[in-house]
Formats: sequence, C-alpha cells, structure tokens
Amino acid sequence: MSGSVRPASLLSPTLTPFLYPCLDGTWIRARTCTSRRILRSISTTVAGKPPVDIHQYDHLDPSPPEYTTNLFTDSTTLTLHAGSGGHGCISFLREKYIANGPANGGDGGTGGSIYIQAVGGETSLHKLARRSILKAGRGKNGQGRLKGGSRGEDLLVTVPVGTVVREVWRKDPVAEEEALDWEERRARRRRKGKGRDMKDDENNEPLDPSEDQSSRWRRDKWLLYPGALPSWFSSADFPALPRPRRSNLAMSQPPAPINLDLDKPMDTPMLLAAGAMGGLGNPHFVTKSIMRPKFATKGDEGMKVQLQLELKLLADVGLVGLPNAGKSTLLRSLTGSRARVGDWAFTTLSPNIGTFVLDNYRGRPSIHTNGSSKEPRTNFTIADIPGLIEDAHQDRGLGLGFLRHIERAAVLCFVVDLGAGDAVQALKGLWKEVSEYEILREREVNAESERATEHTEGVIPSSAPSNHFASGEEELLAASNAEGGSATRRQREEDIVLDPQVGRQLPKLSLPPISSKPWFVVATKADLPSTQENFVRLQQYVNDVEASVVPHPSEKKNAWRKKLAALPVSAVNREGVDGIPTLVLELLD
Ligand SMILES: Nc1nc2c(ncn2[C@@H]2O[C@H](COP(=O)(O)OP(=O)(O)OP(=O)(O)O)[C@@H](O)[C@H]2O)c(=O)[nH]1
Ligand SMILES: [Mg+2]
Repeated sequence: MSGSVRPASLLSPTLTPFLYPCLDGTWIRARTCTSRRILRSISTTVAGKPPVDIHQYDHLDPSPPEYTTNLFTDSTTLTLHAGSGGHGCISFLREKYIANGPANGGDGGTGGSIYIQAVGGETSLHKLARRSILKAGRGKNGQGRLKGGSRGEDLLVTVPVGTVVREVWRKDPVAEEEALDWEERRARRRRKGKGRDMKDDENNEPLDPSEDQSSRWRRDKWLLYPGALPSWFSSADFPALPRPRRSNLAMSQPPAPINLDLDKPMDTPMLLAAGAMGGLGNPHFVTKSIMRPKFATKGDEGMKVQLQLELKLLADVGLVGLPNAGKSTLLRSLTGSRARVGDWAFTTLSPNIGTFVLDNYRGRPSIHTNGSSKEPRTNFTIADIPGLIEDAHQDRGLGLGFLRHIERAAVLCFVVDLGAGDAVQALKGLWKEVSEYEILREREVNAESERATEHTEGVIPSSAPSNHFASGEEELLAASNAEGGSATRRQREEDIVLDPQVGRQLPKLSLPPISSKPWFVVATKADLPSTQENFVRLQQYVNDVEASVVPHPSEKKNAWRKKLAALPVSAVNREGVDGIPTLVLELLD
C-alpha cells in the first residue's frame, strides 16, 4: 500500500474487509440496517475461512460445452399486408316456377386486420425477423342467396415490451381512391358552378363533359357475369362506381405515420391496419332500367405498410463495461442467468437479461417498495450488454448497436476490471462513450421531431378517416376551403377514436438524459493479487465525484452525484456481490 493514500478512510463502508481484511473496521458505517445485517453475516463466515477454490461454483466459470447461445435480434423491418376484401357476387334467384328471379348475390367479406401487442416474457425480435412479410387473410367472396363472404383472418403481431415501432412507407389503395374521388367531385362541382361557359379556372380551357370521371367505366373495379363479354356492356349501362368505403374498424387506426413506443405490456391488441372492404353484390345495382344487373364490384385492395421495429430492452440495472471485464460473470453470480462467459473479449454478442429474485413467495413477504406504484417489489432485472471499446459511439466494436439497451435502465452499473490497468481511467473511458452516445441520441431525436413536423404540416395523413361519415355536399363545402377542410379533417381525426384502449396512439417516451441516472461502480476481479491500490484510487475518485471535488466523468452539468459507491467484488467466487442488491434497491426506490 502506498504511503500517500489513507486506505482505511477511503474505502467504502461495504464489503471491503471481506476482500481486504487488513483494512478491517472501515465497513461498520453501513448505509442501512439491511446492508449491516448482510455484512455481519458475511464477516462471521469469513473469519477463519480456508482459501476459496475458484472453481467451486461451476456455473460461474463454465467449461466451453456449457455455454449457452441465445438467438437475439433487436431490430428488424416488417412489411404488413392488411387483408383485401372479397368480391361481391352476381347471382339470381332460381327456383321451381321462377325462371328469371331477382338478383341475390351477397357482398364480399372484409379483409383481416393487423394488430400489434406488446407482451411480457419476450426479449427478442428474432421470430419476427425471420418473416419479413406478414399477411392478414383475404375476405371471402359473397355467394348466392344473399350470403355475405366471411371476414379474412386477423393477424396479431406480438412484440417484446420495449419495442419502438416506426413507419417506413405505406400504400393505402383506399386512400388513393378517396383522393381521386374527392378530386372528381370537386371538378364536377366546379363545372356546375361555372354554368354554361364551363371553363377550367387553372388552365382556362373549356371542360369536356365526358371527362366526368365518376361515370367512367373502370374494368378493374367491376366483376362481370361469367361468360359475358365486356363488349356486351356499354359504359352507359353501368351505374357510377360506389364511393370508396372503409370499415368502422378503420376509425381506430393510428394516424399515419405510425410511431409507437410500446413500453408497457398491453392488455388488448392495438389496431395497426384495418382490412379492406369487400365488394358489393349485384342486388346493390338494381335500378328501374336494369332489373337484373349482371355485374358486381370487386373487393378493395388491402393496405400495405412497412414498419421498422427496434427493441430497447427494459431492465432496472444496465451493466456497462469494457470487454472481458466480468459483466456476464457478475450477472451469473447475481441471478440464475446462463450468460456466456469466456476469457476473451466479446464473449457476449447480444444482451442478456437476468432477474434477481427478492421475494420467491416461500417465506415472509418482501417489503421492498416498487417506486411509484408502491406495490412490494419482488424482483429486479439486470441487463448485460456486449463490452464497449474506445469509440464505440462511432460504431466501433459492438457498442453502438447495443448502447440503446441501457437507455431505459433505471440504474447504471459500471463494471471495471481491477486486474486490467487503472480503474479510474477505465471508468472515465466508459463514461465518455456513454455521454457521446447520449449526444448522438439527442441529435437523432431532434432530427426525428423535425421530420414529424414536416410531415404533419399541410399534408393530410393517408389514413385520414373516410369521407363517408359526412353527407356529400356538406363535406364538399368544407373541403373546398383548403384551410378549413384540413382543419375539419384534423379535428375529425382527433374525434374518431372509438375504443380509447385499442385506438390510442401511445405517447412518445421522453427518456431522461443518461448522465442523470443513478449509477455505481462494481470493481471486479478483486481476488486477483495487487489490485488493492487500484481499488483505493477508484474509491477516492468516486468519493471526489460525489463531493463535487472533481468534475463528473460525463462532464454534464446535471449529472447524478448522490449516493455514489464503488464495490469490490470477486464475482467468480461470489464474494462481495451480496451488497449489490441492497445498493440497487436504494437507488431504484
Ligand atoms: N479472477 C476472477 N476472474 C473473473 C472474475 N469475473 C470474471 N472473471 C473472468 O473474466 C473472464 C471474462 O469474464 P466475462 O464475464 O465473460 O466478461 P465480460 O465482461 O462479460 O466479457 P465480454 O462479454 O466479452 O464483454 C472470464 O474468464 C471470467 O472467468 C472475478 O471476479 N475474478
Ligand atoms: Mg459478457
């Protein structure tokens, strides 16, 4: 021990004597009664203990065949196809003595809808990543005797809690039809208003009455009686194409673009894209002149939407450390996790989540409170992410891809290896990467909000509710006034949520800055020889940060400085780790 440092006064009042018995007496200042009880029990077992066998806990230092590998994917792109509607049916009643009965074709069924639900218990998107396109079922075609087609099968996409969903693009054929229909009716209205001279205001050209699109026969929209040739039908025989329709369900769709943060388990699935409407059967087109219409309409095409899913794991504690620091070993010693451990860098290639059980319901109930909810806390979760290397924030190593998983951790646990050089420098290096990542993230959030503003200004979302809820004339008047029209639309969009549980757009999560999160340091491999001085220097530095004698390692103003602690542990021998839950609970609550 160097003479300049006064170790006894610097060491934390935690588990130091356990590892450094020569410094005994410093640990008596335990923070809480609980930690004092734990420490006392450890110290009594330590007295007169024979040297520890490093391999006594096999699962903490496993042999290679025992390594577990888990499939993990934290981001993927999915293309979802809502179900198309079934076609309407062309059919006529035929019974004994009724040779040429009336039309009795049923309507086509509505296509299946797409729902999303965040569920607990899942920690990866790999199942979804294997399937890039997911399709809901198509509605069945209508049948004779006015039998409507059955609905298409719905599709439920289940994602882990913590998934962020962003829309990449969408193709909504019904919205395109609506836009076309709206243009046509506006042109018709203008013609009506202009009277006989019929001049187009923009081009100043005479309008051709035959240009009326509504009466235009569209082959792709109509279904003809089997065996009938299109030439048998003149366009005059066809009624105007029915206006585009949407199911009632479409009103609970989130407005475009979809931007969800599913940070809580959902009781009910949330609608993403409603299935398209089925076509109309031939009875809809019976008129005085056409008593037996030999045509029906086809079902609408379903909406397609591409979504980017990104998983941000939700854990109470995030382990941050250099490669090979001993994070996975620490996770294994604290929890029942089977995280892969190995004596080389980048053993961990994807995040692991472990659960520390406080109350296993076998004894007296746990009395730990659970933050805001005030319910007893029965466990807390710990996320172990791949090691960070210098410039991880510039995507070196595996860092950047996985730093997002600690974004939502309530407490950060910096893991430094006492046997691998200056622990203070290691801690400063880790903080540098974390704060650089924070800057990157802030920039990304700003860019995203700018994009969102651009999108909403003056553009009618493609999933704007259908016009068929208002009477045609009323709506035309509103729409002819550009400003008023979009305002009405926007207003209606806010009003249309039928089921507040299912149709709500989840609020965007506003994450606190990473540097303002509570943190502590775990100095691992304290069983290695001559690590004592290194730990003492680390302890001194942490105390100085707490007392604001030196700047915070993140160099941020409002960074967390309360209750800082550095704990020496030997995870591989499971020594010193018992103090971590107590500290974590203090910081969590
Ligand atoms: N002596 C000693 N060795 C340890 C201790 N903790 C971990 N190790 C060893 O350090 C090596 C690396 O441990 P890991 O837990 O895989 O380290 P990691 O930080 O998860 O490494 P990456 O996943 O590569 O980032 C393994 O050989 C462990 O047995 C400890 O407390 N004492
Ligand atoms: Mg690891």
